[in-house]
Amino acid sequence: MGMTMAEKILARHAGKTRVSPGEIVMARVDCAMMDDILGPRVQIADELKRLGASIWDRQKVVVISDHYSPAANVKQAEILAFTRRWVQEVGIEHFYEGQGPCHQILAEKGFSLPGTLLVGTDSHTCTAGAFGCFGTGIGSTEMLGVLVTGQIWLRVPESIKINWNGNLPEGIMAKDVVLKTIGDIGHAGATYKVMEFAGGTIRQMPLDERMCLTNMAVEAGAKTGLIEPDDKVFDFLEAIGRTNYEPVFSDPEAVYSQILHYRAEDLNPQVACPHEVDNVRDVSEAAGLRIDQAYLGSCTGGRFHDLVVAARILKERRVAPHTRLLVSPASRETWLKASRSGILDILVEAGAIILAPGCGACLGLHSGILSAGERCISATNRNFIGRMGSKEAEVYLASPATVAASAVEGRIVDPRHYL
Ligand SMILES: CC(C)[C@H](C(=O)O)[C@@H](O)C(=O)O
Ligand code: SF4
Repeated sequence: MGMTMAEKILARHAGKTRVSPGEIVMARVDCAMMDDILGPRVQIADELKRLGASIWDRQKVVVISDHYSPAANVKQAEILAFTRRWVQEVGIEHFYEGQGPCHQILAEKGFSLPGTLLVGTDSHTCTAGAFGCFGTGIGSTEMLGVLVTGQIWLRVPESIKINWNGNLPEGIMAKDVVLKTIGDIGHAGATYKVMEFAGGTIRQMPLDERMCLTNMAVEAGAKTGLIEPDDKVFDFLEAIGRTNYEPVFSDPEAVYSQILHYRAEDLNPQVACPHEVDNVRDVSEAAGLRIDQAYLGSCTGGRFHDLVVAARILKERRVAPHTRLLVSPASRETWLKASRSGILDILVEAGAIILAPGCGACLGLHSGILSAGERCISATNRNFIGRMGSKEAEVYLASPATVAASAVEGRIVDPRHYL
């Protein structure tokens, strides 16, 4: 009987020839990422000291300050300062601050490698699956165990195969694909499973778009999201000098707990309405709702491709007078690319407010905070009550195309009218 790519990665890291769903394994970790919010400052530093324990392999540890950076208050500043001191003290070389959300940095710096096991103190570590890397979010206590032993126990998850075939119509993006899928299976539909995205539609997507799919796997409860790597992945990694990996692919006869089939041509723009990610409708059902703020940013919807699509819609147009459009490039690299290509100028000329790369507005930490009664359409991945500020505000999740078009109109609209 064949194995899925998730099973193959876990078998390899458990030193076994094969594993089966439900089996508990001790797996060797290739990369351990800590962010500022759940990393060293959450007892990890103190416990390592109390245990007199050292880190198993400092080259395999990455620390990324992104949730609190740049600091918006003294408490955040103290956490950033603590994290900076800690990485210095213990000699962690792979440290990034102020460069953007951790999952984008892990991808850009080549830590999300095909066939490897990456764990991170953030639930969206599954983003790495776009590169064929088994990435999963873990808690601070589990991270302490990984830092000391270099291993983690995992129960081998079942896999759901999600086939998308056909050409995405103009104005329809990966965010619409993943919202449709989550709307169908529900926010717990993939609990402790793997969402393996496959099919021609996925193959046609650039890496920026594939990362949106795997990033949101956790919003359906998934342990991780995975896409088989191909030349787009291999070429990207070669270009950044990363060749030391061994990709894995699912066997044709691998066993899935569920297999879903979708046709791209049938897909309309999707919107996740308050206050659940699986409260998904065709944009036509939310069209006309006034919006006060539109947000392009985060590890879900702030990448270069997202900004390019938004700029195509905003070129020679203006954001509606009563609406604020905030744009946070997903990384310093994204910012530079968008700046050098003129994309950023188009967005600014349309009326966009450009924010620093980081988690910022995505979870209402220090920018773009909503007041009571306000409505935001956002390219991010969560719309829970209070997610972006007031508990009386509403967040609608949509693709960068829908966000940009809605910013022009000042109300939720179908982006296809603008392309
Ligand atoms: C704050 C952090 C623990 C959280 C996560 O792990 O996902 C955050 O990044 C989020 O997007 O809600
Ligand atoms: S989802 Fe938002 S808060 Fe969480 S890591 Fe991504 S950008 Fe940061």
